[in-house]
Amino acid sequence: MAVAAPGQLNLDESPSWGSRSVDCFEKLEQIGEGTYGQVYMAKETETNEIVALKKIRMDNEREGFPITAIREIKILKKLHHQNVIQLKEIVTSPGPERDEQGKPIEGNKYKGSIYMVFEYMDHDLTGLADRPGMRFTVPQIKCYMRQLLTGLHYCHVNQVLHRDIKGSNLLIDNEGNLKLADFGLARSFSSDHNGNLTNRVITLWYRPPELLLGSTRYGPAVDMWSVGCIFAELLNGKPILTGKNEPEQLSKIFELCGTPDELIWPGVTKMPWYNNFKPQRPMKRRVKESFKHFDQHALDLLEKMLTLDPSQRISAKDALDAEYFWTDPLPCDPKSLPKYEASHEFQTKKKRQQQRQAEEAAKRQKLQHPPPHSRLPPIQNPGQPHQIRPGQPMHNAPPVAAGPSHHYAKPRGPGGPNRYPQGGNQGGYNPNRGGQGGGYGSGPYPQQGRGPPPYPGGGMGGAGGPRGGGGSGYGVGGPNYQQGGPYGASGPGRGPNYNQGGSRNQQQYGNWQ
Ligand SMILES: Nc1ncnc2c1ncn2[C@@H]1O[C@H](COP(=O)(O)OP(=O)(O)OP(=O)(O)O)[C@@H](O)[C@H]1O
Repeated sequence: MAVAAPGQLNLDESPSWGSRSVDCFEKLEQIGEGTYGQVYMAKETETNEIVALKKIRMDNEREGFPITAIREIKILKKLHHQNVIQLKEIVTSPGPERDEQGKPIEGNKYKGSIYMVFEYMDHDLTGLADRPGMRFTVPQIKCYMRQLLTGLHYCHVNQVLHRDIKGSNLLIDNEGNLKLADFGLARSFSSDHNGNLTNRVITLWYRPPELLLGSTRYGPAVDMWSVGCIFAELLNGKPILTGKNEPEQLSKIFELCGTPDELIWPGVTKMPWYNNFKPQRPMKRRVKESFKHFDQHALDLLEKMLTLDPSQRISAKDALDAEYFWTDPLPCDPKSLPKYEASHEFQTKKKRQQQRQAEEAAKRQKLQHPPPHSRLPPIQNPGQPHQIRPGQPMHNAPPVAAGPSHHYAKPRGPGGPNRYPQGGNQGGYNPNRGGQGGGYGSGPYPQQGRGPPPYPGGGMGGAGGPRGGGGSGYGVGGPNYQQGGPYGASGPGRGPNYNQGGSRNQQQYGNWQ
């Protein structure tokens, strides 16, 4: 489909939008619950295609069709990219079925509503990361980050700010593709940034300092701060800036990134809310110190993303050029990533809640029927030949219900276990730098000036690919690196080209602008 010029609607879409009924789909299960409506997995009855239906919540809308939905539809209609969720169509339901007296029938499958039909994605990043025992490998993190930045760069050159980058809005399918979703807060912007935009956007933990200081003139840098938070979260295993409210969020940012002054952020003292939130004492930047376990290239990139002054913060385009993506261990090919059972934040939260309820019920039961005093001899049940003592092996024990035998992590949260590699180089780091052999120039990614980011050669992924649990099994072959693989020849490689005019990205994205 043709891509509309920046700021324009794509008029090339199907004329039938909104003309089909939601009855063309069979609702399978709820997979999401957002501020603006529920999301269902559904099957198109005619084609059996699995899709996601996002119901547009109308109940609180005194003023008609919600503006967030209008924005989301308008923006998604003009964005067409492999790292941006595809809005396939809009469907409607005529309204509740009525009984003979004209009263709406309870439990009607779809009450009168409007649904957005999206391509279905198996996971969101938060849901995936929350899977018990989940550990992302370094090539996997690089692969997701690279796709996130590619999708975001596409949005930015098309003059769209996402304004709600967070894990649950990054959808991943079982082909390893990552796509930006939830454009409910997105906006078109003009490159002169003169707009008077709201600063009440972006989920608090991912919100940049300029918005917290009241800026209403901002640009793509706001999304890049959120990307920095996600990046650090992926490497760190848990969110890094977890304020409970806006002042606390800002003070957490200052504790990590230092207090801003006119020297490092010209104009900061003139920001609308600077005086309200002025730091009491100067603090030093501690990004390097706090994340010293990250590898050097990861840390360099993170520093550039978590730059306080938005005008100095790295862009998506330049981030894609960072050494991080071009040094071992290289980003893996999305297709080499393991396939996981579907996991969306909504479902993992629900499972955890059910687990908590079961634990509480068990606790209550224990209180009501306390076990006999430990000193008393155990009561022998009829038919139970021996009492099993701690440490004694349990023969004939029932199999442990559901789940693999490996270690299960506790639910996520501050203080919880890390779901991600501890050190940047952990797991499969291959010190052999090769001839940039891998890559997938013929794949869905646009070509870059110094060739696409190379992937480890044929040894990458495959049967022993990166599965959670320490990251062994990837970054395999020294020899494969050197051989170049199917893509090696197409890329000019780095070396001398790197600093010459015309960065990779100019070539890569030039045709979108
Ligand atoms: N195309 C899709 N495929 C699979 N799951 C999806 C899809 N779109 C959304 N979801 C799931 O539904 C959740 C909520 O979707 P979305 O963020 O679009 O709704 P929202 O109402 O805008 O939510 P929020 O309150 O987070 O802004 C997502 O986190 C994701 O788990």
